[in-house]
This record gives sequence, structure tokens and C-alpha cells, in this order.
Amino acid sequence: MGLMATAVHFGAGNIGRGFVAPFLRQSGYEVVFADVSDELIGALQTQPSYRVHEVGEGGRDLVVDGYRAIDSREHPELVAEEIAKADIVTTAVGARILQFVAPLIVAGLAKRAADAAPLVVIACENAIGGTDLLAASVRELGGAMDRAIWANCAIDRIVPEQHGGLDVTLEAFWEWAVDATPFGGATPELAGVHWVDDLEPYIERKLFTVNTSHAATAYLGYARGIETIAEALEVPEIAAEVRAVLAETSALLVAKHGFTPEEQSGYVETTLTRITNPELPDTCVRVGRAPLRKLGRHERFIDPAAQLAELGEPCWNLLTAVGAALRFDPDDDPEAVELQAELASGADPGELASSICGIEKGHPLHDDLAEVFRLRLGS
Ligand SMILES: NC(=O)c1ccc[n+]([C@@H]2O[C@H](COP(=O)([O-])OP(=O)(O)OC[C@H]3O[C@@H](n4cnc5c(N)ncnc54)[C@H](O)[C@@H]3O)[C@@H](O)[C@H]2O)c1
Ligand SMILES: O=P(O)(O)OC[C@@H](O)[C@@H](O)[C@H](O)[C@H](O)CO
Repeated sequence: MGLMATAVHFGAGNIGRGFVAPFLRQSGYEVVFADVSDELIGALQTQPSYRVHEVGEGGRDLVVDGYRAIDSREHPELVAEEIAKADIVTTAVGARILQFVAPLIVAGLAKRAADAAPLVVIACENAIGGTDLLAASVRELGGAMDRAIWANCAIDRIVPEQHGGLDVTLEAFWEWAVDATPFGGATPELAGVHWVDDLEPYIERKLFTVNTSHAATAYLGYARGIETIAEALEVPEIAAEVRAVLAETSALLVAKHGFTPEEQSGYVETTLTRITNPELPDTCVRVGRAPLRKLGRHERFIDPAAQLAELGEPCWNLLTAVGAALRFDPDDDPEAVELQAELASGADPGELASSICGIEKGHPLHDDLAEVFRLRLGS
């Protein structure tokens, strides 16, 4: 470590500024933000601090300072130089963006002194194996993999859309579970982190409870022209449908990971309270964003549905939520536009189940999923 430990953080958006950066600062790191938004980078370069306002029980107001910022589109070479000297790299850019961050990490690792301590890399995305995805892209580009330690994580904190400026309002609740196993017993000091030896139960419980119910509410609400998640869950039919979806994923989580039914039901109730927090209005459009990613094979609907189908268990309510997702069409969401174009392309329902959701013919979910696409195309 140099005089002051340095963290390079990709993505100065809501989770980056509101969650990751404050914990990195608390852990004693200087934070170097890298982002492609010139507006955000300009603001971070001119404003020496911003505020984080936590809403809910135990919520505090923090001031975040001690950062620098680099426009990674304009100055990738400067980001690589920072990575060469850094102790840790984190990301919060979106799982599908990790492939574009990878070349900068490759360049940074190449410039790293041979005797430098390995760089710690943690991708803080909503994805199973987010850091593995980043590592795969770095490996594909010939990156010096042995100069870094790659750790997956599960990150949970609701940060709704913000309305200009750098300040962030978010919920007081958070959970950040990071895989300890790549560190061989020598995990770094990282405030806010819960180090775990088996990450799968944490990431699956989080993604298949919080994100599945969140997304189901968003798509069912959007289909009825409702703006916020809290308003959507006030509609009795939507609330009942979301609870039915949660009953399916809860059955899987209890059977697979050994959570007791009481534990899981407590987790479900906490989740429903969190996503309807009246002090933190969140929109169906934000929560439903990037529907093609959300309909992916290892994501919040299809992964649990596929696992349930493989066990011969029902997943009709997850499929109902998928049906609602297929109607998500905000003009300013590029993935929603792409989704609607794919649905209009003339491909048959079975092909769409495989091209959009990664479920091939012969999989026990395939025919029911194809039926969901058929119903959408027929309407
Ligand atoms: N907001 C939440 O409640 C929440 C909670 C947990 C996890 N997450 C996850 O965190 C990640 C970020 O979500 P968010 O809500 O902060 O989104 P966001 O849109 O607010 O922030 C993403 C940031 O990444 C930047 N970016 C895009 N491409 C980039 C690139 N190539 N290099 C560097 N920066 C780039 C964008 O300009 C933006 O500032 C996502 O994976 C999301 O699923 C979000
Ligand atoms: O970030 P996404 O697009 O994967 O999902 C939208 C929301 O469900 C998500 O951001 C939650 O607010 C968050 O995952 C809570 O921890």
C-alpha cells in the first residue's frame, strides 16, 4: 500500500456514490471515480464533497469527500495508471457494461509493478457471479489475471432515481456480502462488508426475493399505467400476484439453501416493507429498466423458474411476471425498445424463449415459457 490506499471505482451513479464510495472512504481509501458521464465527472471534479441522506430507521446524514474523478471515455490511460497503483477496484456500472470496463483493467494490470500486492477486484452489480463476468472479459483480452484477486459479492440497498446534483438519498438498510474464499484467510479491511465462505445462498436469496419481487411489481404496475412501486403494491391483485411469485422463489430458497420457512418469510416481509417505503419513492420505470438483462438465463425470473421446473415444482406466477415484462416499453429504455423490436421480428415463440431467456428446447421450462411468448405475440 502507498501512503494512502487508493480505490478506483467505476460508475459514479446511484450505488457508486451512495453505497460503495462511502464505505471505501470509511475504510480509509482515497476514491478515484471513473465514469463516462462528463456531467457527473465534471461535478465531482469541481465539488469537493457531497451528502448522502439515509432514510428510515437508524438513518444518518454523511458527507463524502476525499475523492478524485476521471472521465474514462476521454482518458482511459489515466484510469489505467490509477489502477496500476491502486489497492482495490470496484464497479457499479451494470452487469452488461463490465465488458467495457475490462480493457482498462487489462491496461492497469499490465502497468502494475511485478512486486505490487495483488489488486482486489469486486464488481458490485446485481448479478450472480458479477466479478466472474468481469474476470472472464479481462482473461479474454489477455489480462494478467494473477495480479488480482477476484471476489464476487451480493449488494443490497435501494437507491431510487436521484434528481440532479451529486447528493444521494437512499434507504438506511444495507447488506454487502463478499466471498472471502479468494483471499485465503487474509481479507482486506472493508467497512460494511460481511465476509462469507459460501456466497450462493446470499446472492440467490437477494436476487430471487428482493429483485424478483421488485421487478414483478414494476412490470405488473407498468402494464397498468402505475408510476411508483408503492402505488402498484396498493392494488390488491398486484400485491397478491407478487406474493404468489415470492411463494415460488421462497419454496426454492428454503429447499435449496436450508433457510427455515420462518427466516425466509421474515426476509420476504422486510423486503415488501423496504420496497414500499413511502419516504423513498421508486418508479416502475427505474426498477423495470433493462428488461432484456432481467429476462436473461441467470437472472431474477428465469433462473429460479428454471430451477423450479427442473425440480418439477410450479413456477406459473414467475411466468406471469415474465408475461408482464414482455409488455414493458418505455421509449427511453434502449433494452425495452430492443425487446419490443425482437417481439415484432416474426421469430416464433420457442425461438424467443431461447434467444431472449436462454431456455433451449428440451428444457423442462421451455414449452411453458414459449407459451408466455405466444400469448404476448397473439395479443
Ligand atoms: N440502485 C439500486 O438500488 C441498486 C442496488 C443494488 C445494486 N445495484 C446495481 O448497481 C449497479 C449500478 O446501478 P445504479 O443504480 O447505481 O445505476 P446508475 O445508472 O445510477 O449508475 C451507473 C453509472 O455507470 C456509469 N457508466 C456506464 N458505462 C460506464 C463505463 N463504461 N465506464 C464507467 N462508468 C460507466 C453511468 O454513467 C452511471 O453513472 C447495477 O448493476 C445495479 O443493478 C443498484
Ligand atoms: O438494478 P437493477 O436494474 O438490476 O434492478 C432494479 C432494482 O430492483 C434494484 O436496483 C434494487 O433497488 C436493488 O437491487 C436493491 O438492492
